[in-house]
Amino acid sequence: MSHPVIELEQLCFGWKPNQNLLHIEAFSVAAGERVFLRGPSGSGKTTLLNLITGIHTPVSGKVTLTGTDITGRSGAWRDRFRADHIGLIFQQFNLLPYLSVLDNVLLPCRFSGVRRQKACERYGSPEAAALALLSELGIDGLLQQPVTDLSIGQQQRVAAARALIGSPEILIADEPTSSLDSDTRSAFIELLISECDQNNTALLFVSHDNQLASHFCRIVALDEINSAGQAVGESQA
Ligand SMILES: Nc1ncnc2c1ncn2[C@@H]1O[C@H](COP(=O)(O)OP(=O)(O)OP(=O)(O)O)[C@@H](O)[C@H]1O
Repeated sequence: MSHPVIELEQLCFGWKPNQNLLHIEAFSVAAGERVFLRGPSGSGKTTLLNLITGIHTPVSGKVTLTGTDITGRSGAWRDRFRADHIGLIFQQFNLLPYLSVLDNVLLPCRFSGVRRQKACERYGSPEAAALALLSELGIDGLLQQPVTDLSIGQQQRVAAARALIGSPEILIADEPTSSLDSDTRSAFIELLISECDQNNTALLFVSHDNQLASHFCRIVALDEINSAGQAVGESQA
């Protein structure tokens, strides 16, 4: 079994005092593993991803990424760590509209020396890495286009290239296929998985769409690992 790149221990989080939304005793994702995380709307999937990436801090418990405990570190430290080790793809892609396709993809290499170095080691330069990724994703003809001129499917592939550049150990995708039709959706997931396999990147993928689950090594229902909801239910019963 590969070493874990995401480890949660006794993780508790709530938006209000004494009301836990999440209580996860233990959860881990191994290097290169592909995990599909599902759960009903409002169950806490995005909140959990934000705890894993250090955007939120837990009330208690521990988050360890690539062997480093990120709990208790400053916001600036967590921002730096995230930029170095995690690729993120959001539901709305979060591309910068005033930048070209190429400049959007290069952003992680501007923020992270680690990502820039890895891109250089593998491809010679960040620009060559961006070009190679965009070519594999089938959109290398659009390099200088403003992202606002792209279709939804093209924007999503730009977001994927941006998340993958500089080979982060962890890729987190939050409902990245919700604006796509079913053919484009499957093609996109296959591309994403192929890119992750080449780099041994762990993929934690959140979706409502159970049809996508067959692409993944492991399917996790949030309710199975989260005991906070059960505790609330028991106390209310
Ligand atoms: N910033 C916030 N302040 C207070 N409550 C919040 C905040 N963000 C989310 N919540 C609440 O936390 C709960 C979980 O929200 P979250 O977005 O994590 O769920 P989700 O499973 O990702 O939902 P969806 O599948 O609809 O995206 C919801 O009840 C939501 O209203």
